[in-house]
Amino acid sequence: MAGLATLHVVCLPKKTERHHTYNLIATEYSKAIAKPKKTWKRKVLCILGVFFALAIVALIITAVMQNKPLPKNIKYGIVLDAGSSHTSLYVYNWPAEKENDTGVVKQVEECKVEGNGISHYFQEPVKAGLSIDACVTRAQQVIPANQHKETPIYLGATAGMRLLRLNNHTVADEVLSSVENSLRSSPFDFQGARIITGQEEGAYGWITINYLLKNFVEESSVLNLLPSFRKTETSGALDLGGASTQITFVSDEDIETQENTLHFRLYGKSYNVYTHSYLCYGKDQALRLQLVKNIVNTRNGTMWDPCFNPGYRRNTSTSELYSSPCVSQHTRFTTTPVNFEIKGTGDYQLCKANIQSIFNVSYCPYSQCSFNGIFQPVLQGKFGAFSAFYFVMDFLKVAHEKATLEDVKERVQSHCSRPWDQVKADFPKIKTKYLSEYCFSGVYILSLLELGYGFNADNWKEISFLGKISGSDAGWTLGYMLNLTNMIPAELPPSPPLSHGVYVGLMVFFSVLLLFIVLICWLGFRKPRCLQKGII
Ligand SMILES: Nc1nc2c(ncn2[C@@H]2O[C@H](COP(=O)(O)OP(=O)(O)OP(=O)(O)O)[C@@H](O)[C@H]2O)c(=O)[nH]1
Ligand SMILES: [Ca+2]
Repeated sequence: MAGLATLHVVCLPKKTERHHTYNLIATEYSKAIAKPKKTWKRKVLCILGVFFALAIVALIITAVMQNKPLPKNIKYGIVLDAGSSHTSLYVYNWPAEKENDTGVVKQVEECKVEGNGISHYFQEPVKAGLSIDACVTRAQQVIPANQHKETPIYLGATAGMRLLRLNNHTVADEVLSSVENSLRSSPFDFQGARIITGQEEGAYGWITINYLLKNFVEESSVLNLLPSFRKTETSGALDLGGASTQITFVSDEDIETQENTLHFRLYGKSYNVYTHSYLCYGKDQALRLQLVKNIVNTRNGTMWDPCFNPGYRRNTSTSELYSSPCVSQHTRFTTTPVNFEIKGTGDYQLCKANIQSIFNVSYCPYSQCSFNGIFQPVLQGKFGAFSAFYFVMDFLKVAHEKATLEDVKERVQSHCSRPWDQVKADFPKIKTKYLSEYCFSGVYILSLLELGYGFNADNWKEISFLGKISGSDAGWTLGYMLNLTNMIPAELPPSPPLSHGVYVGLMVFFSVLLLFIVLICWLGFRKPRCLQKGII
């Protein structure tokens, strides 16, 4: 509007026009007589212009308002990860209308259950159920009360319960019943409490990270409409738990073993995935295996262990070490319980030698193996390493992309050699269990990745150590829920060709362009008349 007013002033004002008309010849005089009619026309034109501009502004506002996403109808889901070392409850939410899109489900809460994992309650199974109650109550506070009834709640138990089931099937069932009773008495929609297989654990971890990294569906771009341009690189998943570890990745090679093969069809694309879960190769069970190997270094009630910082000491016993089915009968040195004290020496090379002795790489019944006679195709693509892989690398400050394999080795070695008192003084807030095990864990992770899986200095850079991805923890739980709620479609759901943002952007752009053209035309129409009057 300001522009239009200025335009009117630049052209000759009415009074000046009239003053000039007295000096005109007859024909000019007759033109001057007709002037009021033309002024009226200009006014009409002006008003029409204003209306046109207003109409375009209204069009833009309507486009923005009409296509604004509808108010979100939020849905919730709960998964309890009953791991060997501890249980965590995760609350997820997502907008109902976007259920089948990728990357829309987010973690909104993690509640860590106090104490140990549920398998530790083998002597008092009832307490397993009680242990999770506080976190279930927490979930009730996070999720609006009117949605409790329709919110599914799942519990998946992993390697700790697999080991307990191996030791005593009945007791494992009792522990599961106990947590089931607890979940059934919650206001949520109980959907099951079960021990998931190692294969599922690997598969759901792989789904979780690729879903969160949005690797299943490409961001829409013109090129992606052409099938040959749709690049769908997924990331392999490396999960290091307390009692088992999983490796899962897409392989173009022939997977020689049925039990390691997964076929997925997700968002219109097929995936041939290799997975293996190594029971007893989680970091707590691997430490136990290392300690058993090291029993030969026990003298006068003291076991000198190279995988703990110098000056570290803790009491344990053979009965404690042998209590796991991971320690096979023939590796037990004594049947009579013996108490002894572990004393750290912090010797990286000796620790590495001890740890490497728990990987059998001399036997392989297939074309190629990782260790312990397990088939593994050649490593392929990028990898996301989470759980203890992340906790340990993050503590050692080598979780970032620039750290090379050599850097990591140096860092682990230097950490192992540090006196325990210094380590404790530097990190007074870290739990003693975690802090005391970083030396062992660092050496174990290097051995597992290098000697076990076959990573080397070249492909080390393909590994990213992941804690959270876009606010959600990397782990198997999200993939488990997505699968059980059918939130990952086999085929790509139909979607509008333009996103809301692009649509609004185009509307605004073309409306402004139209407004601009109208203005130019109007100016063009006015200009000669103004110039003509200026000459007179
Ligand atoms: N440093 C550190 N270690 C942790 C932390 N949380 C768990 N751990 C340890 O890391 C290892 C793996 O932990 P999780 O991934 O929770 O293992 P889990 O799920 O209980 O075990 P699985 O049943 O084998 O999967 C265990 O030895 C834990 O004691 C943490 O916040 N910091
Ligand atoms: Ca786990």
